[in-house]
Amino acid sequence: MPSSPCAPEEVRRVACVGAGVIGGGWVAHFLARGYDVTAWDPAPDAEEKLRRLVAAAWPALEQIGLADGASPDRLTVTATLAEAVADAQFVQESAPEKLELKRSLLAQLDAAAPPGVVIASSTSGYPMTDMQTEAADPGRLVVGHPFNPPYLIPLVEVVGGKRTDAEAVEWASRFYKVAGKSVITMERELPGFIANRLQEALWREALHMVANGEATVKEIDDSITEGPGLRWAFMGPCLTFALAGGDGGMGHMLDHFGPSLKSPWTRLEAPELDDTLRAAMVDGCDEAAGSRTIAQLVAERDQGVIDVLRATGRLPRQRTEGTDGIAPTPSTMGDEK
Ligand SMILES: NC(=O)C1=CN([C@@H]2O[C@H](COP(=O)(O)OP(=O)(O)OC[C@H]3O[C@@H](n4cnc5c(N)ncnc54)[C@H](O)[C@@H]3O)[C@@H](O)[C@H]2O)C=CC1
Ligand SMILES: C[N+](C)(C)CC(=O)CC(=O)[O-]
Repeated sequence: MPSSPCAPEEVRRVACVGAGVIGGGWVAHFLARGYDVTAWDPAPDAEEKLRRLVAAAWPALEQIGLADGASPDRLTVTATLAEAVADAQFVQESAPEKLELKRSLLAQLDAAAPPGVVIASSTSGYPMTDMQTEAADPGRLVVGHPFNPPYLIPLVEVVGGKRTDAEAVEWASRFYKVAGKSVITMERELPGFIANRLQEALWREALHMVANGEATVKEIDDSITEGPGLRWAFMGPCLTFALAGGDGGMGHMLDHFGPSLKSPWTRLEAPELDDTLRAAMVDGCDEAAGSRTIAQLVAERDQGVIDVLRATGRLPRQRTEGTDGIAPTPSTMGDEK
């Protein structure tokens, strides 16, 4: 891969190819962060739908704060794929999740985009190794997996394939951070990446329960929104469970509840909870907690739950002094541009 024509901080023009739910969400995100955006999608009504999506997203984006000069007017919808990427400094592909389509589209994008420009796929789970097979320069192809909607959910999972250059992965990770995203850069490919692998486990169980008449869709949704979902918005499943061990943290939690992993709660196979896994979990939680004590984490979790309850309208919202407006939600998104 020739080196990228510009540094991540210098990018001004982004191309989004495929402009449905996710491509359109990316367009809204990049526009709100002050980029010029070109978009291409083969559907005959794509432009109208895309502009509608951006208009619908804009009030939320105004609420969380627009970059200087950000405007929906900086979107150009092109008639061809080649025009969309001709002057792009970064390309985000968000076409349907079909392996053959991704392979051929990524090869077309590689042929049309300026040399060295990094091209990212929004794929929900295909390893880049399987998608980069037809491209002349596979070194610049990375996965940049977003979450719906990409203009509000900060996370992007970045990972290369076997033939991706490490420099492209690094460049993309830096670019997404500059563009206001929260990035996990994975060192190795994993089907479903990290978050979808976790979501899939939950999803599979939900489907098992519905299929067997064991729980309704509402019960499943309520079980998350009224339960663990409130904690997960600000504290991940590992640290949350460390608190289930009281002062003993993750170590006690595993000793106490570890055996129930073997009981038939799930249809998935449980991992062998050996000493190595135990130590990795305890160490990982200690590292995530940093200098915070269990008591401090408990206080942080509780405050977080209250804030989420406020944010989701289940508690009255706080009013800012001197206005009758709602206090703006602080953005978790980076501000490095
Ligand atoms: N929907 C979701 O929640 C998420 C989806 N993704 C990924 O994003 C990608 C897009 O998914 P969605 O936006 O949900 O699908 P979608 O069906 O909403 O949009 C796909 C768009 O691609 C267009 N398209 C069809 N053929 C094309 C081609 N050859 N070249 C370019 N565009 C083409 C379609 O006209 C459509 O507008 C997939 O890879 C999916 O796995 C990633 C994260 C979340
Ligand atoms: C449903 N999905 C697998 C396409 C979801 C994702 O990939 C990420 C998300 O938005 O949760």
